[in-house]
Amino acid sequence: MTDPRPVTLGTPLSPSARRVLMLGSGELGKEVAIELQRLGVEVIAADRYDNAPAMQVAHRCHTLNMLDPAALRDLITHEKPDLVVPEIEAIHTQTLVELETEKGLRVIPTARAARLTMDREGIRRLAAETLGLPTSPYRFVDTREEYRAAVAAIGLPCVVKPVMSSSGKGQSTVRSDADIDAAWDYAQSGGRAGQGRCIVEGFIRFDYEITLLTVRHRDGTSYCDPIGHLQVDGDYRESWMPQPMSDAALRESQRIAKTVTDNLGGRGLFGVELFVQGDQVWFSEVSPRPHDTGLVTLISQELSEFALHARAILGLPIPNIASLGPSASCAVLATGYGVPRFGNVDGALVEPDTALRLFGKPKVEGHRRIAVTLARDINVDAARAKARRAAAALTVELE
Ligand SMILES: Nc1ncnc2c1ncn2[C@@H]1O[C@H](COP(=O)(O)OP(=O)(O)OP(=O)(O)O)[C@@H](O)[C@H]1O
Ligand SMILES: NCC(=O)N[C@@H]1O[C@H](COP(=O)([O-])[O-])[C@@H](O)[C@H]1O
Ligand SMILES: [Mg+2]
Repeated sequence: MTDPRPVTLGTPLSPSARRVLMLGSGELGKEVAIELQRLGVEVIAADRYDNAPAMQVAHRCHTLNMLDPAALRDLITHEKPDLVVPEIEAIHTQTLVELETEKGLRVIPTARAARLTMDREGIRRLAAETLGLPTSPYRFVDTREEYRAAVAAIGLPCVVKPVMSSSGKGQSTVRSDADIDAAWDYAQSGGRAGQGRCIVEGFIRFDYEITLLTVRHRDGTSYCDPIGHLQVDGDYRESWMPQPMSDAALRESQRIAKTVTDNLGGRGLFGVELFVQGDQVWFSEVSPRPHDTGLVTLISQELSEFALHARAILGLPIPNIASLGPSASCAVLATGYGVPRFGNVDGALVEPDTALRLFGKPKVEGHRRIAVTLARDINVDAARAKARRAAAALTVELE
């Protein structure tokens, strides 16, 4: 992967600008945009709603339905970006595949990777059936009848998810016969692209789960320390690093991450999600972009996952990834309706080695992650406790 060509970067808003179009402008894209801004890249942010977090730190922005092929094609044709950086799954990725072939559009990491990972079926079949990686047992279903047959075949407990969803939307664990129908109804209403196909997965009784941030850059593949995390209803609540692991489990995790990211190809940072029990490791899924559990790297590393992504996609070197010590993050969620207002922000930052990010999401309608607290300490347990204290100190009102 060594690229001998020197990298030149121009000046934003001038003919020499290096222009990056972010497809998706949430909290993760906001941090990527900031890292790109620091390198003088011209940043164009797009999402389905106005004033999304990354739009607030971009040179300009566009609001559109990125699942609409004509709207997406128009945007890319109009902006002519040097790089397209998908930030969410809900994009008409077939249009990216076509523009990559027709016009040489550069998609991060590749249009194929964006297409395969937007849909649980694409990435699961690639990992389990093509690459032979260990995964939970699974079946894809389109109707209630197929779903009931899949639950009977896989057995309880099992996990049901729409093929197109993220952050646990539409996901539930079926523990007893009484849960079976409700899980199907929720999957049909909770996915990001409306009703449709679901995956039914056997439940893995893992000791812990990790995200292994894996960067494909011009000089090869590098790994961050493993990130442990806690999920509630399929959504991340806390993450910490380094997660203690046996050498064998870490080696196997890196092998799985290398196999899947080599196949997806291109350059950029990936969040490889793995379940671990003893020395045994299962592949769960992969984001071809920074991961929410990787928000912890905003305090744990010299170069955060967002800085690593920016460097990798611009063809810049990543000679080392320096850790700053045991660290943790705690997500701040809001429930209700209205515009967030944060109180006692000072109280959340009184302890040493703490930080936070208030995402600037314009409103909450139901449940939404709106901020994260960050902490570093002498060990992971102390860092987690400190990040939780910071989150508990912060008050949120919706007005
Ligand atoms: N087969 C499984 N066995 C046990 N736990 C599971 C299984 N599938 C999912 N989970 C739990 O649910 C969490 C979320 O699942 P998954 O990552 O597939 O959902 P997601 O909606 O893609 O989330 P995100 O977008 O945040 O990555 C996992 O991190 C894990 O804690
Ligand atoms: N697990 C994926 C994830 O965390 N993605 C992050 O959440 C945003 C959507 O948030 P929203 O639903 O509040 O608009 C996305 O844009 C991305 O930054
Ligand atoms: Mg996940």
